[in-house]
Amino acid sequence: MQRSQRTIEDYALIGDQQTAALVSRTGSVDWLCLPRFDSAACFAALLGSEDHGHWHIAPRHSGPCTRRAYRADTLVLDSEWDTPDGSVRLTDFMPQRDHAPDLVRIVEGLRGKVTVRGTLRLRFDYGSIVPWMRRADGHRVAVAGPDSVWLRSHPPVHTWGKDFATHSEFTVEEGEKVAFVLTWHPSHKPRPTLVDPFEALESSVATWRDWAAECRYRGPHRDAVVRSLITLKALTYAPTGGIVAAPTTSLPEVMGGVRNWDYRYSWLRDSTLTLEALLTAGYHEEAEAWRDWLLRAVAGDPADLQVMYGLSGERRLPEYELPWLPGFQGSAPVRVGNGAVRQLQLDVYGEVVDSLTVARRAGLPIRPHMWRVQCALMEFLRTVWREPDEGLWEVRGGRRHFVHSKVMAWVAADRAVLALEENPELEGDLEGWREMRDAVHREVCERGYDPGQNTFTQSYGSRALDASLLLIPQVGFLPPDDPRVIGTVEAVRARLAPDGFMRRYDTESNDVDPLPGREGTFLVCSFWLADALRLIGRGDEARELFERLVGVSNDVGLLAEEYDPATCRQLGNFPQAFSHLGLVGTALALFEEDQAG
Ligand SMILES: OC[C@H]1O[C@H](O[C@H]2O[C@H](CO)[C@@H](O)[C@H](O)[C@H]2O)[C@H](O)[C@@H](O)[C@@H]1O
Repeated sequence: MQRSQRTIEDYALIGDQQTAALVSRTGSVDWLCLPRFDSAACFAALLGSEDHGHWHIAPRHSGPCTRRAYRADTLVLDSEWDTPDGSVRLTDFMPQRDHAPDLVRIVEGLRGKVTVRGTLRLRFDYGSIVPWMRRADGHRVAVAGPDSVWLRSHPPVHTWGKDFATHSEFTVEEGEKVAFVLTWHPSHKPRPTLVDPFEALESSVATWRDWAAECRYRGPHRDAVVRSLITLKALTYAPTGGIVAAPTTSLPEVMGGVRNWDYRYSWLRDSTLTLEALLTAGYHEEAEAWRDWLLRAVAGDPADLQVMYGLSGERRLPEYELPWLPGFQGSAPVRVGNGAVRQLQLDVYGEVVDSLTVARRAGLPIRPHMWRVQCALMEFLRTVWREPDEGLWEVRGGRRHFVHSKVMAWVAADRAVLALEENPELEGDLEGWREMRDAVHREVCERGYDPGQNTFTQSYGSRALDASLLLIPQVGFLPPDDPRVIGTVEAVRARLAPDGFMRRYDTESNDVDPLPGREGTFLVCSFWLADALRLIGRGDEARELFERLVGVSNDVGLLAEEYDPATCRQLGNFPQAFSHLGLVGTALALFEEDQAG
């Protein structure tokens, strides 16, 4: 397949909950950051060419695989090729990490005798550094600065170096297996401990299946729900509980455009919503780990609360460009870091206080300082909620009074009041928070609602609309049968989802977003539309939309951030937690309600 013809949905995800790789339909690992999600990539062909690093294994002269699938309820990927000489399977996975990250690729003959080729082109630091390769202890070792990567095979396969790449060619007959293991290691340390690839496969399959079996959802589309949950789990950085918004940077929101951002960080917004999705599906351990991550990350002066952090709670995520990478389908610039880290986004306070409330109600163990953190956040929010902010879409066109931000400030006050009412042992400024809650509500209804259009608006005084307004009934700001809610759902749907898929806002006639080019439809917003339709009593339409959205997933059930209905292509970072948590939340709300009668 020509690189220029690649699509985002050509990729499948594998990972070890500390980092992740993207494997193409042609058998090429085109993205891998080592040792963490947010480390520099040693395979960056995703955002450039093979010269930026990749690892290809496939039958000689073959193109895309004939079929591929995850082994049921796992993150182990099987790609199979039928060739004139026979059939072969390639199994890709990253074992649960012990000491060092491993990427395992097992080639298995299924029928006939097939010649398979491998090309390993390591390029450290996002495709810019060609390592030195040498042989040691029967393995190939690549070293450049702090990084070293070891390649070995079982049984040993002859490899040779050419054009700054390591090549191999071998045949497999029915029942024969050849395993390759790539292990990253700090270059100053002695040789890493080596895993047995076949044992690692068995244990990875068993571990994922045990985990998936804990999902309490048994309704329709269970496979899609479980795939989404596995994806959310794979995006969780196990050592700290931090959750990345996506494992990639700079997959474009518009093909060939500049809307390319780095998502390998933990957003409070995306993560709190992930926590709620995991809790709803019965996963308390992950939710607890993230809640504890949150309490560590936000420790300190609430005025310094950030909208996103590094995986261990790091605060500095400076944004810069990688000019040597041409970008996916020429979508430049490629960015690392994220400038939105310095923005004021008021919604985050509501999401955090709400998620702590949900966690408490779900029975997660209470931490002694949890309530103190909430009180501090509330005191700070009381001083800033009247300020304009950048909003949940992190717009770069200046601050305004976004209605969604104010609604979420109301959520923070509402949940804080509820906590005091429900838990007499807690201490807080009940009257003050009640006053704030009522003041925000009054102001939003006066300044954020346009009676002429019978809809809430994107920001105070604007006529523009925004998909985030669909959350108004979901968070309880107004009841679903309020005529203003019904008017808003209808107006937002008519204006921003003419083809059924939701845009976040109008990128063309709206100066809120100064970036050039339109973007695709935003998948989590389309799930919000389904939720809103369900809430206002249009369950059939909600179910129909849900089915369409599930149909947008690629062949292995993965969703990017956005979708272009005109070209039927996924867009943006991939796979994205936001989209998958939307799928889980909507499925559970839609179908569990059905089952309950
Ligand atoms: O559209 C401009 C902004 O796009 C990104 O933000 C989006 O992704 C975040 C992570 O999933 C999500 O929390 C946010 O709501 C989305 O708008 C990007 O990270 C920003 O830097 C950029 O300004």
